[in-house]
Amino acid sequence: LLQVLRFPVVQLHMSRTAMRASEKDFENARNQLKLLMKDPGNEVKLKLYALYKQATEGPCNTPKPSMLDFINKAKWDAWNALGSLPKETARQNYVDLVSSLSPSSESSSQVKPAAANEKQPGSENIIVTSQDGITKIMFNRPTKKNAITTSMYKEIIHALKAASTDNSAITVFTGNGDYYSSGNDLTNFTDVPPNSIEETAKNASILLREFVDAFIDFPKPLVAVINGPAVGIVVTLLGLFDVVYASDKATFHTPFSELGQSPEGCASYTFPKIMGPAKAAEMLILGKKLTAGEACARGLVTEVFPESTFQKEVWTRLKAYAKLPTNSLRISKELIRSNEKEKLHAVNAEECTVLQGRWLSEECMNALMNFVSRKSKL
Ligand SMILES: CCCC/C=C/CC(=O)SCCNC(=O)CCNC(=O)[C@H](O)C(C)(C)COP(=O)(O)OP(=O)(O)OC[C@H]1O[C@@H](n2cnc3c(N)ncnc32)[C@H](O)[C@@H]1OP(=O)(O)O
Repeated sequence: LLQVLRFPVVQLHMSRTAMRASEKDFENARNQLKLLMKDPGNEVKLKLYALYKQATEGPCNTPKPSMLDFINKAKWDAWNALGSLPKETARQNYVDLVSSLSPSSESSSQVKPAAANEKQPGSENIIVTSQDGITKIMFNRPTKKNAITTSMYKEIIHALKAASTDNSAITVFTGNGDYYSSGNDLTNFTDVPPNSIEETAKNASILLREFVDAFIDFPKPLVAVINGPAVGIVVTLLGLFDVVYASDKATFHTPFSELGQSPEGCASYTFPKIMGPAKAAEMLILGKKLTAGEACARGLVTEVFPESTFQKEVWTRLKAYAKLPTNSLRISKELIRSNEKEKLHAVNAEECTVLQGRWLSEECMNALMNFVSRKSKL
């Protein structure tokens, strides 16, 4: 979607035979568009696309793309919405729309270059280090707010398996940059070929189940150092952590309904236990975003620290805790958690099955499409 909606609309090839009286205006409008400095937003870009198609080809005449073909579906919807609008009217509307976007002060300016690709070649999205008795697993994709890709889920499963038998006493999750993590990378589901949708949902469900199982079964104290906002799965998983330290700039958000999805990470079971059903429903059903203080008051967070001293205080403490006898730490955790394990695995399996269905739903597909088109840039 980002590429197709990229601006200026050089991809919109014009059928010259379709132009008549206002050919010059139409041509000028196209050129004017290329000189715009400001992104008019996706809504306008789709309108321009639709008017262009209508003006040059007439009413929408192509088959409706599949729900998961986000780019073409958005474009088709926009064009189809113009119904039987005459070509001349569409051409005039196109010219008017471009003119409304182009204050004269902008017309001679340079075209703004497209945003640079921020992906750093060879960079690691999960960084695992082991020092002072602590294995640290850090989300390291700060330009994407540490959103978790399919390969990151696999890397984390692998890192947890390795940490469960290494020499460290405790294992800590944290994020690099301003976010702890924005949760599942929503583009994991957006470039799926239409004939692989069901298989992709099934594979994602299997991966999610294995991922959450790795947390349920993790034998050592698991600590979250929440350096900033946390969204989605990284929040639900906190019910499986033993200790959660948060900066006072952290927030906790599970916008599942907004996304047409449902809770995972065993939160449908752990959250009502931790904070009571009414407070859990407010987060998991209604998507209320909590401050660190609120999350602490609800028992999801162990302690909140001022941002200015957060890293220093937390790591000093953790280094001291990591010197405690490792077997004792492990056995105490086992005592606290073992009675729940079977139940947690069952809850995980059920949540993954339900989510697999949600990912195939129109509500979810529309939400993903909205996210991708909202984030589209010139
Ligand atoms: C297979 C297992 C599946 C398990 C399922 C889990 C469910 C969940 O985790 S649900 C939660 C999903 N996450 C979200 O809904 C968050 C979506 N992101 C946002 O709402 C916003 O990006 C933000 C509030 C986190 C940050 O907003 P802000 O305005 O400060 O920054 P942006 O310009 O939006 O973001 C910078 C950059 O990062 C990209 N990005 C951020 N979050 C995600 C994400 N979750 N997935 C993919 N990409 C994300 C964003 O698109 C920007 O990229 P560009 O600079 O290239 O536009």
